[in-house]
Amino acid sequence: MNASVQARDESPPAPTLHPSLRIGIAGAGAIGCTLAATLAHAGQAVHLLARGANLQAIQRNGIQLTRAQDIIQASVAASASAHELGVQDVLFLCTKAQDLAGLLPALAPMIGPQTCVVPLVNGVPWWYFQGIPDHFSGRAIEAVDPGGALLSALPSEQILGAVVFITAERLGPGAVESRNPMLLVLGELDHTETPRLQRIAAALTAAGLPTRSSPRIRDPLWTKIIANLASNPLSVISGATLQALFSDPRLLPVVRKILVEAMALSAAYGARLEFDPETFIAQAAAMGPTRTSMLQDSLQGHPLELAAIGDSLLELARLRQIPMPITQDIIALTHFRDEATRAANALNGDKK
Ligand SMILES: NC(=O)C1=CN([C@@H]2O[C@H](COP(=O)(O)OP(=O)(O)OC[C@H]3O[C@@H](n4cnc5c(N)ncnc54)[C@H](OP(=O)(O)O)[C@@H]3O)[C@@H](O)[C@H]2O)C=CC1
Ligand SMILES: CC(C)(CO)C(=O)C(=O)O
Repeated sequence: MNASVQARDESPPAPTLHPSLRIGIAGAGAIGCTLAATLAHAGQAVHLLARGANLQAIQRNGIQLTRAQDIIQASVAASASAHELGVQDVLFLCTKAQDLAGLLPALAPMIGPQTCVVPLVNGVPWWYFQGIPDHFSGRAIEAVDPGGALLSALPSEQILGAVVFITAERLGPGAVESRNPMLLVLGELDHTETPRLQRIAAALTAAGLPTRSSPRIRDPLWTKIIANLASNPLSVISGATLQALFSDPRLLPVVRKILVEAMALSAAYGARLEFDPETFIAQAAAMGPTRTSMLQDSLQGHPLELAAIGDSLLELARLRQIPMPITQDIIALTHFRDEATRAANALNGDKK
């Protein structure tokens, strides 16, 4: 379906991309809707798996995406039925990490033998030890994939690694906001350059979603993991925005200590980081009063991605015997804060 554009959208439509590429998106939250609206606005057919009131709003009015420069309204084919949406060439997984195990089996009708599955999910991915020679090759990461259920659900050759440099927030059913510049980095799990990688990166870039291919996807992945680890859990404990986390004299020293520990961990896993902590801190502070996705979840009483952006890193640290004392304390405090928030919410719910 084509995108319709509201009066406030003054940007020229992006060039139409590979019309033959069937793109599916599973999960119609902040990232899923931002992606769907951006691609649909460029004329790309998008097949979106959504549910509940959100699905009804999207079917009725499409998706409203507020960007820095304009607001676009895009129609997309949306359904709660993976059968109805059918087999896709590329399927983006856009849920929280802890929802993947519940979601993946239900997506079987959208995944054929040639479908390329691209998880747009923060944290240590369940596929981390697949595709490369490593002491821990083939191993499941218990924190994000208990019992290796995700590893068994999908051949790792069908997965394309991804790192999401996008900020997005849900405004309501069918409405999202994404004001910062977007970047997606994609890469094969075995670090090879493949035609499918080039084709998908080119297609997304043509649709106004700048996408790079990486010959070593774990390098940008570590950059993002370090950014998340330094900001997300502490944002929940403190309630701070990115600007405050990376500039307030009471928070920034803690952030710096987490950065040092996380960089040591990434080095133990052979990451070649293009990561200068001071530049990173300045850039993060410049992102302004943006709430991390984990703080958004906490404020809304939703489960936190602490397994993917906390426990999994402590698991990797244990495997290579890397000490992370400050990180361990911050993760423990965040778990405590999360449990306390949930208990208070439950009590308030009971009182109403
Ligand atoms: N938001 C951001 O700024 C950024 C987010 N990320 C990462 O991207 C990933 C997605 O985050 P985000 O978009 O913010 O998350 P959201 O919570 O906004 O969206 C997740 C969506 O998945 C849906 N969902 C979950 N399980 C199912 C299911 N079984 N069937 C159908 N739909 C399902 C949810 O539905 P429902 O609404 O009904 O619960 C929700 O719409 C996360 O890993 C996050 O950390 C990365 C960079 C930035
Ligand atoms: C914006 C950023 C980088 C903060 O860590 C993020 O990925 C998130 O909010 O989850």
